[in-house]
Formats: sequence, C-alpha cells, structure tokens
Amino acid sequence: MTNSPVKVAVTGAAGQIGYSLLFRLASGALLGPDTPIELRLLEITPALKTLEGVVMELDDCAFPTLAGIEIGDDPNVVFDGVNHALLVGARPRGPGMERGDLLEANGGIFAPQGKALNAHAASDIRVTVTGNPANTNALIAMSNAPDIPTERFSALTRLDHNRAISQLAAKLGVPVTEIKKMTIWGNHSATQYPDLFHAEVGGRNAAEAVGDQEWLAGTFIPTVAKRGAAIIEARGSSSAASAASATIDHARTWIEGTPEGDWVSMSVRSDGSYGVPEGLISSFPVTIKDGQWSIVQGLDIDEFSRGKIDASVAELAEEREAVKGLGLI
Ligand SMILES: NC(=O)c1ccc[n+]([C@@H]2O[C@H](COP(=O)([O-])OP(=O)(O)OC[C@H]3O[C@@H](n4cnc5c(N)ncnc54)[C@H](O)[C@@H]3O)[C@@H](O)[C@H]2O)c1
Ligand SMILES: O=C(O)C[C@H](O)C(=O)O
Repeated sequence: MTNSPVKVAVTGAAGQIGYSLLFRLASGALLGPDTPIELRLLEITPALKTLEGVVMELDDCAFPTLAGIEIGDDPNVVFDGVNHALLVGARPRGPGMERGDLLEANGGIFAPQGKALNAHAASDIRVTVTGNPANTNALIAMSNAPDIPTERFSALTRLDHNRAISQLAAKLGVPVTEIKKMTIWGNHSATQYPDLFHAEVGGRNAAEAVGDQEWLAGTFIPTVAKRGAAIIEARGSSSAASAASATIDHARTWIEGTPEGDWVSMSVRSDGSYGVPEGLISSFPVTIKDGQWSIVQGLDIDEFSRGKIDASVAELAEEREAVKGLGLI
C-alpha cells in the first residue's frame, strides 16, 4: 500500500447508518485493498462520547487500510482537506413536525456543512447526501458552496435502485446480475418512480419480460417506493445496513465508473433533461466515466412514465420553494 490516504468524511457517524458504514469504509469497501483511508467523523457534541466508543471498536478491528481517524463536532475542522463527504447525519421527523419544520431543521445542518465544505474540502471533493430529505438537503449544501462545481453534489437514490433490482429479480426468478439499466426518477420519497420500461433482464426489455402492467403499477412501484416505510414498520427504525451499503455503492461507482452497457440511478443537479426543471437535485439514469457523471440521454418517455416523473419532480420543486422561502438557498 503505497498511496497516501484518501480522506473520507462521514456525518452522523454515531448513528445507525454510521455503525454499519464506518466498518465497511475502514475495511476497504469504498477504495479497495490498496488505498489507505482516513476517516473524518462529524457528530453533534452530545453524541461524541458514543462516537468515541465506535472509534474504539474501529481500532479493535486492526483494519490494514485504516490509516487514521479524527472525530469532532466542528465541520470546519472535520472537513479540512476531505476528498469525499458522506453526509448522513440529519434531523429525523419528530412528532407533530410538518415538512416545513423538517426542511428548516435540516437547513440548519446542511447550510453550515455546505459552507464548511466550500471553505475547507480538497479541490476534488465529491459530496453524497444520504440524510433525509436527501435531495433537498443536497440542494441546500450545494447552494451554500458556491466555489465547488455543482456536479460534485449528489443525493442517494441507489438504495431505491437496489431495491428495484431486487424486487424485479425475485419476480422473474433471475439473479440480480441479470438486471441492467434500472432507473429511479425524481425524489427519494414515496413519489419516486422506479422505471421498468428502460430496464433490461438478460438483454430483454424488463417491462416486456414482466408482461403484467397490473403488477408493475400496482405492486412493483409501490413496493419499491414505500420500502423505507415498510422497514420502519417491521424493524422499528429506518433502514441502516442497506442504506450504508447503497451509500458505498453510490460513492464507489462515482470513483470507478459504470460498466459498459449499464447505468445507475443517482440524484444530481438537473440540466433540464427530461423536462426536470434546471437546478433541482433529481434522480436520473447516469453513466460515469473518469469520475464524471452524465445523464443518459434520448430515452423515450411514454405517457405513464411522464405522469410519474412529473409528480415526483413537482414535489422536489415544492421542497425547493419551501427552502427558498426559509432563506436556505
Ligand atoms: N437516502 C436514503 O436512501 C436513506 C436511507 C435510510 C436512511 N436515510 C436517512 O439517513 C439519515 C440517518 O439515518 P440513521 O438511521 O443513521 O439516523 P440516526 O438518528 O441513527 O443517526 C443520525 C445521526 O446524525 C447525527 N447528527 C444530527 N445532526 C448532526 C449534525 N449537524 N452534524 C453531524 N451529525 C449530526 C445524530 O446525532 C445521529 O447520531 C436519516 O435522515 C434517515 O432518514 C436515508
Ligand atoms: O423512508 C425513510 O424514511 C427511510 C429511508 O429513506 C429509506 O428509504 O429506507
């Protein structure tokens, strides 16, 4: 291992997702076995003691790829020189909280974090927002970091993408590796649109392979879109290991690129493609090469898909108006 360490920041590091994410990052799941990683872990002050315990456990694993760990409660210190920022820590919706309250509370987190990244991150910084509402939190962070190119900000819809692949593979009785070109459009919320019309199963169109519009519209789409809620209902808390795994998948694909003949779903700043208003952080099919993503162009969008994409994008536009009204962007 001759490379110098890559600095990866994780916020909300003492939380549920953090507890799964940190050990996988430290063991090389993001950067591989030959690149040392330095973890920069941000938490709120009252959670630092818990985080110290997690750091003790990380030490106890003696991971060969783990070159160092720094923890703290000041993003201006923790984000110094970071190459990747995985923004996981967010304010969950509490009893009686309206969407506007949630957006305001998260604005208080993602605006200062955007500013701190702008001031202190490395010049090659790439930012992935997992903390909900992920798309709009990414918009807030991006809007508060004017010196970082906008294409370096993203939000996580890879978990939805993975869920869609898994549901489709189970329906058709094929391995997940047979499924290519899955797309999640729109917001990481119940309005998202998992699209089978452009996906492929063993080279064949997925919607045709399913051949059952009732299952597609009445079972597949709501199962994927409401999977987060189903896990909360079953587990008593939101998805954590799968969210950590998808966060690593997302960031690793951003580094390594997409394989020939496939793409991934990633929430990125819209350039107006597919009628998604410019500037919204919306999920698209993207290919990635040399660390740069591009929205897949030229897909035919039929009336059914158009309606679903428009509904989710309308929600993103509403969220943008709400955070604008709060002066967060
Ligand atoms: N995008 C997705 O696919 C997806 C999937 C699952 C969960 N999530 C979201 O990820 C977020 C984290 O989930 P979790 O289960 O780990 O939650 P959690 O409550 O267990 O942990 C969140 C952590 O963030 C910390 N935190 C709060 N404010 C912070 C700040 N300003 N700076 C640094 N840390 C801060 C908290 O102290 C806490 O330890 C939630 O918003 C959840 O809804 C997103
Ligand atoms: O849906 C949620 O609130 C949790 C998370 O975003 C998920 O998709 O599992």
